[in-house]
Amino acid sequence: MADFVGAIDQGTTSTRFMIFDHGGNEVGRHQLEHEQILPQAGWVEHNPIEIWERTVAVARTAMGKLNLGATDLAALGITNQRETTVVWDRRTGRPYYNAIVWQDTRTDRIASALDREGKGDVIRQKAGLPPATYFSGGKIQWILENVDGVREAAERGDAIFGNTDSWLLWNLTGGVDGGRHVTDVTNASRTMLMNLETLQWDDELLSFFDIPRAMLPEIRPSSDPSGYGVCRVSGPLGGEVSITGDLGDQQAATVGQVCFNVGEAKNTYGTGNFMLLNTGTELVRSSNGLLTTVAYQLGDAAPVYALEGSIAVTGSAVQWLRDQLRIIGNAAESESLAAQVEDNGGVYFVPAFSGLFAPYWRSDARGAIVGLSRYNTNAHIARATLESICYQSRDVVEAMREDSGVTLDVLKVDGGVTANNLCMQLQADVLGVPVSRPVVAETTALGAAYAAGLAVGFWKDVNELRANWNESQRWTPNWDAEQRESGYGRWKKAVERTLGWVDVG
Ligand SMILES: Nc1ncnc2c1ncn2[C@@H]1O[C@H](COP(=O)(O)OP(=O)(O)O)[C@@H](O)[C@H]1O
Ligand SMILES: O=P(O)(O)OC[C@H](O)CO
Repeated sequence: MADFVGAIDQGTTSTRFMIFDHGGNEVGRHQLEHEQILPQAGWVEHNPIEIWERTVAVARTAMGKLNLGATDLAALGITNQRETTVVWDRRTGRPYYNAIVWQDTRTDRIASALDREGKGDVIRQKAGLPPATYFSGGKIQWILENVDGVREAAERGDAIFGNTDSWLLWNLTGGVDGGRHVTDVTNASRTMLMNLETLQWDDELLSFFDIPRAMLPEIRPSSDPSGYGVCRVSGPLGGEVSITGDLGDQQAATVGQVCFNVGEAKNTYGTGNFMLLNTGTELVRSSNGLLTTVAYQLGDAAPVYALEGSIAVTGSAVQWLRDQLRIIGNAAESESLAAQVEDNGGVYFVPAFSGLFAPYWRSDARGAIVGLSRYNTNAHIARATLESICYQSRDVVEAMREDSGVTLDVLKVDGGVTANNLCMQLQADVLGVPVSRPVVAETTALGAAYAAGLAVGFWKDVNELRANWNESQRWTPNWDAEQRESGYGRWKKAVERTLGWVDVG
């Protein structure tokens, strides 16, 4: 029996290939960034060919470093940035347009028209999502309407759609030479096109965006013994490996953090923040600005759902301090700069660069720094930036409590920002709940490996996975209730100042 499971993690800024052993320990990895293409304000694109080439390169390099071959891998899992939309020609393998990334806001008019035309509530009910630029449906519609020849090709079944999981799966399994056009339920649940109850594409939802059904991939469980196909001999692993796991990256992190019980939650701090709360096999619909999404589906078992709070800008606000304000030289310096002051000095920063996602869903919001006085310094701005990550997460936790009645006794965290001790301490202070980070911080890739390995019996069941989870660090709250609530009250006031700033028609 092979000793390892491989995982491709195709993220917003980079693509990784990671190799895990039976204990869930990382034994190898390689990672490459890809270009962020910003053609105009609010537009964010990636080159799908570059992503495919980097995927091949990271897999080959990671395997090569350990001198491993295809027979050393029991299975391959894939996880991906969600919603990001690729439309390509199945006859040539060429994309018709760059991938339109989840952060891209060019479809704001498409999204705002949905509510005006009375379609918004149908989408909320069937897909569990509020109409927003974030999801794939509007992005597909934009390509169909704006790129010459795509609509006709789509009607014929030649132009096909996928998130980056489908794009890579099609290429890995043969491309023009019989590549499989597939996705999983978690990715499909981010399109505004899948019915959460039937787990199938929904004709009424497709009609809202005028999307031909022939464009769409087959939807499969996240962990699938019959598989997504076989990574070809000529592919990046130099031999055949079954691909048996596929899930969106935040759902993968939920699996990697072993949140298998109802009421367990994780919060991932990367470019944005994504908190998912396992709500079990029953659909919980949000009245407080959260998304209802599929957390995972393991083989034939019933799907497990989650409530999700998606926050567009968290770690990327730290990048903004570095690249635009230039008050820090690297992300880690946000901690030392913020630690120069004892508190935020009255400053609150709402980084609504792409409007506000959960729980507000206001595309007319824009960023604001408020409460400034002459006393304030760069250090207060850095501290307010870290606090903004924590307060946005508190907004989501409050919404989750109201929707589900669940009060967290601990918050499991992961992602790049969790390297910032001060930020994690502030998170515990702002929430009044301990924050806990596991030893294996790469929970996204690990979750994809778990989904793939469960399907082939590399891991017996989820209990075996639970035993692999170990805490590396815990932060406990220091603020008293008065400090916590007065700070949160001012944050809410700051958020109000950002709303309605731009006209989105
Ligand atoms: N020490 C740190 N303090 C604050 N933010 C950090 C730190 N290290 C990394 N980051 C932020 O984390 C993000 C990268 O995290 P990662 O989990 O790799 O994100 P993604 O998967 O979204 O690309 C970046 O936005 C970066 O600014
Ligand atoms: O690639 P990440 O880690 O920034 O995650 C992006 C999310 O999947 C967007 O929904």
